[in-house]
Amino acid sequence: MKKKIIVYERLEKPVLKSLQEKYDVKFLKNIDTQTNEEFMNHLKEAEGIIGLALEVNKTLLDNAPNLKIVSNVSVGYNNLDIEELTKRHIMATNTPDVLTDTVADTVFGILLAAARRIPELDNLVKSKQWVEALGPDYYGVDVHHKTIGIIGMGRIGQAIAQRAKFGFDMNILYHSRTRKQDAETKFDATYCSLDDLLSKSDFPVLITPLTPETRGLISKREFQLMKPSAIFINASRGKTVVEKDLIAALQTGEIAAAGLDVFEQEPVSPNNPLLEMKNVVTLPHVGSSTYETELKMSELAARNLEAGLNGEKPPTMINPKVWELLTK
Ligand SMILES: NC(=O)C1=CN([C@@H]2O[C@H](COP(=O)(O)OP(=O)(O)OC[C@H]3O[C@@H](n4cnc5c(N)ncnc54)[C@H](OP(=O)(O)O)[C@@H]3O)[C@@H](O)[C@H]2O)C=CC1
Ligand SMILES: O=CC(=O)O
Repeated sequence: MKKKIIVYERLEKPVLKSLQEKYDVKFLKNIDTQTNEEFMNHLKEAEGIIGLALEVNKTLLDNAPNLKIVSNVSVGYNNLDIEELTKRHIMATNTPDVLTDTVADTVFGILLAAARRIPELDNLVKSKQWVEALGPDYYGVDVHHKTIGIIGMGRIGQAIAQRAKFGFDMNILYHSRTRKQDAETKFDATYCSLDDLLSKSDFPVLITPLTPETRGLISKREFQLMKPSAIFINASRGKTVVEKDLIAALQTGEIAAAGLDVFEQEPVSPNNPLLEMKNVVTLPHVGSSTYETELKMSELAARNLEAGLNGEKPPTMINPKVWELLTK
């Protein structure tokens, strides 16, 4: 009998097809996982779950007695209760590295778009309001030679630093839990306290994971530390920022602009004041969303899933302790 798996929200078609040939697959999308009966029924028998942003908590796990592995199609895993999974000897995996360069490209995309007011000016041209040469009211600010402050100098943070240094000859400040000597040498980057970084950066860029320590990391006090000319970029998770404080900072001119790929609530509420602001560039959480990269993420997630189901060590485990416990 084929093993039962749940595919949740997203998996690229060729990868889904290949899993469907080998497993009994239930593909579910846009459902309420608390109440959906089909989901609950499959959960009882599923040995694996693969997908995007499924909230895997104690309640879900209580209803999944046969589960061996949860394979996230993302590098961030704030949707998983890792402690609870580990306690139950269930493997958890994510998709690091394959998306790093694509996300760094996106960060530079929104940073440039906000600095040079690209969406606002695009809208002006397309709405046929370009009737004379534009003056200072429409000027942007330079990116090259300015100071970028990278909060979270991990894989993606370092790919951002690479672009900042070698593409735009920027001055690089960074903040992480630990110092990164390699990055300091390679990118001429300077380690700073968070407060120092915020007060000195033209472009503070947030790219940490969402954890209990980083939840609400940037709030009123942190916006007050930023320069009035600062353009704040967030591509981490919406909840690393207190969004009402970001809105207030933009409304009062405490900071100049923002570029956001992530929001406290996703999809973003139509009433969110950020959507009305010309100086805010928004994207619908698409940091890694290119054809090439989404395919690589799906393939890696499937390799993880299949390894786990076949009693092999998945290539990118979040909780390798489970593997030690299973093979002891
Ligand atoms: N918008 C999008 O579409 C995407 C968003 N992301 C987000 O980006 C995050 C980072 O991914 P990736 O670079 O691969 O992850 P890494 O684990 O490689 O890097 C994370 C970095 O954040 C730092 N960090 C963690 N906690 C803190 C803290 N409390 N204070 C300061 N720094 C901290 C880490 O520091 P240290 O090294 O010292 O531990 C590390 O440098 C993901 O977790 C996800 O949330 C990722 C992909 C796409
Ligand atoms: O947000 C996306 C991820 O991979 O994490």
